[in-house]
Amino acid sequence: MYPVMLDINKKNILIVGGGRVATRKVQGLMNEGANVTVIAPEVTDVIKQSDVTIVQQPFKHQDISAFNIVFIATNDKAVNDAVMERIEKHQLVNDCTNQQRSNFFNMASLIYGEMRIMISTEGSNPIKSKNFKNKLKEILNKEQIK
Ligand SMILES: C[C@@]1(CC(=O)O)c2cc3[nH]c(cc4nc(cc5[nH]c(cc(n2)[C@H]1CCC(=O)O)[C@@](C)(CC(=O)O)[C@@H]5CCC(=O)O)C(CC(=O)O)=C4CCC(=O)O)c(CCC(=O)O)c3CC(=O)O
Ligand SMILES: NC(=O)C1=CN([C@@H]2O[C@H](COP(=O)(O)OP(=O)(O)OC[C@H]3O[C@@H](n4cnc5c(N)ncnc54)[C@H](O)[C@@H]3O)[C@@H](O)[C@H]2O)C=CC1
Repeated sequence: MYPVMLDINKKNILIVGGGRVATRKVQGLMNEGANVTVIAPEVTDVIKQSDVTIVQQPFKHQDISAFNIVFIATNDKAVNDAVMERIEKHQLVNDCTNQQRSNFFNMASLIYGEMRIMISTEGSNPIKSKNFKNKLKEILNKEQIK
């Protein structure tokens, strides 16, 4: 795994699924200038109120080649498989239900002054990343490292 920061301004991003995980992804993508599309028969209120294009229907083998980044986040394995089948080699894909077939992961991240600190377990233990981030926040707030 190769760590980078991505400029997603004007990038086309697809999220298939509209539940809890999709909501977290939408929240993480907001205010970065990306064109975000959500395809799902049901989406949460937070997604409805977000600046995203909602295609309120089940995923149906659409052409998704125009998307730079695809998040697969439904609770139906057959649907997740169908989306994965359509992924082309040049696309970045995160299957929230299957690390093995994701070619990138999100990281826990915190801003400290001019620094952004990113924490990853390379997909193996997201809860550990989140807890580590929260501990680090406490330490940094106490220590005031410049
Ligand atoms: C592989 C990865 C794929 C990916 O990139 O999505 C992934 C996978 C999984 N997450 C699971 C659970 C939860 N993840 C969170 C939250 C976050 N998860 C994130 C990243 C990643 N999660 C990637 C690897 C990161 C790494 O390498 O460390 C963060 C950092 C960033 C983000 O998601 O944007 C964000 C932290 C936000 C913060 O910093 O605060 C919460 C919510 C919470 O705790 O509040 C829950 C529990 C509640 C819930 O169910 O939602 C489970 C089920 C585990 C189980 O049931 O045991 C799996 C699947 C599995 O492990 O198999
Ligand atoms: N990567 C991560 O951070 C995590 C991943 N997961 C896994 O992610 C999956 C989704 O979890 P949640 O968001 O909590 O589920 P959820 O039940 O909140 O949402 C599922 C969403 O999938 C949509 N969906 C169902 N069929 C669809 C179709 N044919 N086309 C498009 N969308 C469809 C539903 O409308 C709903 O919006 C689960 O399999 C879960 O095990 C769970 C927790 C964390």
